[in-house]
Amino acid sequence: MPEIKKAHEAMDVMRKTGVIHAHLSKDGTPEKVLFSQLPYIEEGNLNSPESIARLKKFGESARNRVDAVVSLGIGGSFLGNKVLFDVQCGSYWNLKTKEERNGYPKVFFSGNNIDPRSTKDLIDYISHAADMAMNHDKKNPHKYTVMLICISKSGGTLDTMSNFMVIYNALKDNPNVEIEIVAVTDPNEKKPTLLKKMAMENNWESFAVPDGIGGRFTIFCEVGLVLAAVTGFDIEAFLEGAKQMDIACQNDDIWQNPAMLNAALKYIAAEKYGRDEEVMMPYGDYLESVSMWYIQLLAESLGKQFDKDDKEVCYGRTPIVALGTRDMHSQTQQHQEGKLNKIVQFIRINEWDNDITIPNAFPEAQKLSDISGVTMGQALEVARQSNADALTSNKRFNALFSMPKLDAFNLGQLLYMLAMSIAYEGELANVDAFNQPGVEAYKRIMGPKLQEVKAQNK
Ligand SMILES: O=P(O)(O)OC[C@H]1O[C@](O)(CO)[C@@H](O)[C@@H]1O
Repeated sequence: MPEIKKAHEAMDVMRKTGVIHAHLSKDGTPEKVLFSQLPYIEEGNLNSPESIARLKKFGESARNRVDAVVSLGIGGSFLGNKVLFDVQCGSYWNLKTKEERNGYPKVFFSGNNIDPRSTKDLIDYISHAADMAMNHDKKNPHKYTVMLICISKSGGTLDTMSNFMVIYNALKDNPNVEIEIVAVTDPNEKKPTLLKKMAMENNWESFAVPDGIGGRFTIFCEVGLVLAAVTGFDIEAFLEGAKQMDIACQNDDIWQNPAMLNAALKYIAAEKYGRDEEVMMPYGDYLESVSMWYIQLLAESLGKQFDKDDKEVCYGRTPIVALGTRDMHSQTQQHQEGKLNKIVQFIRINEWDNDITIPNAFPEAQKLSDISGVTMGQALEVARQSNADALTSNKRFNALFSMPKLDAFNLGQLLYMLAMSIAYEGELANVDAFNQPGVEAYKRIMGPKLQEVKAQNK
């Protein structure tokens, strides 16, 4: 297909020069697209040996010193970090002892909504933990050190900054709390973002969301890697996985290039078969956040009203989060028999660490006896395969991404492949996959509205 060849050439140009035809930044000026550089830890690159060494040092300095990290951000400044946290730490991290956490801090997320109840709950939790640390820890009474990692590329996003101010204000005069602030934002010091300016004025440690890296690609830069560092996640293995995938994606044979194949199939499914919804259904609890991360990647990249020639196309697919096996008992009915407009994608872990055999705990109960004697990983895969077979038998498009193991390397491979596939599809559909003009519409309404409410409050 000549279109695929052309898209592949465009990816080659992007890799070598950062240029994506017709891509403009928010202010209408040409802007480079540099995410494909991030997997390469090299001198002079966005991720360099020095920057990785600094991140590791930063992570080590938090270890056995910082009690809790609050990661504040939204969109690309949150979703990738949640993926890394889930894969590295799992659901029970904050319930573990410091020793079980290897000395790394507890981690909380905030700023991804403007919800007074959950923000207050977090403040109450930290205040209580600080009181316990100072007044009830007989062996080691200490101030509770809280690191607020404030992440915003633009440096002023309402959701992030409002929570930042509320939490900071609530904790700053607490005698039991020691606050440290880390800013992750556009590093330009000449035209600083609000957050960068505050970081410079207050001497806060800061990390970069570099130019040319859109929010939804920031998991591979310091946005994701700062959180990786404070949880002991293997940064190098993660980037190595992404790098190996990038190398595979340089192949011009579609059967050897996973991103090209994935993009071509999805483009055909959309254009020829009217598949305009995309279900991402990982099998495994700690991968649900991959599906949530993917929502932004797909929606902001391909959901475009106009193509690069200003023709109205209204392109894109609506992303849907699903989790196997949970949503087999809720969504699958719709996937199996509803509108013929979906692509269902599965993610499977081939080999689980510490897989558990389902025991024959009640031998007298025949039905339970029948499901015993296999591992949970095996049962999970039987469920997934059965779902896929049923969908296929009813002309329902479905695909499978297999991860050999749930680890940093394989996660890097998977996420990078999805990012690169989106870039390919942008070229196939002739839409700019690297802007998000549609999010400005509500922002233009929201700013003045907030000021109106403020005026009424006076
Ligand atoms: O990092 P920032 O600038 O706070 O933006 C957060 C998110 O908001 C968006 O700009 C959409 O409103 C996303 O593209 C971005 O990831």
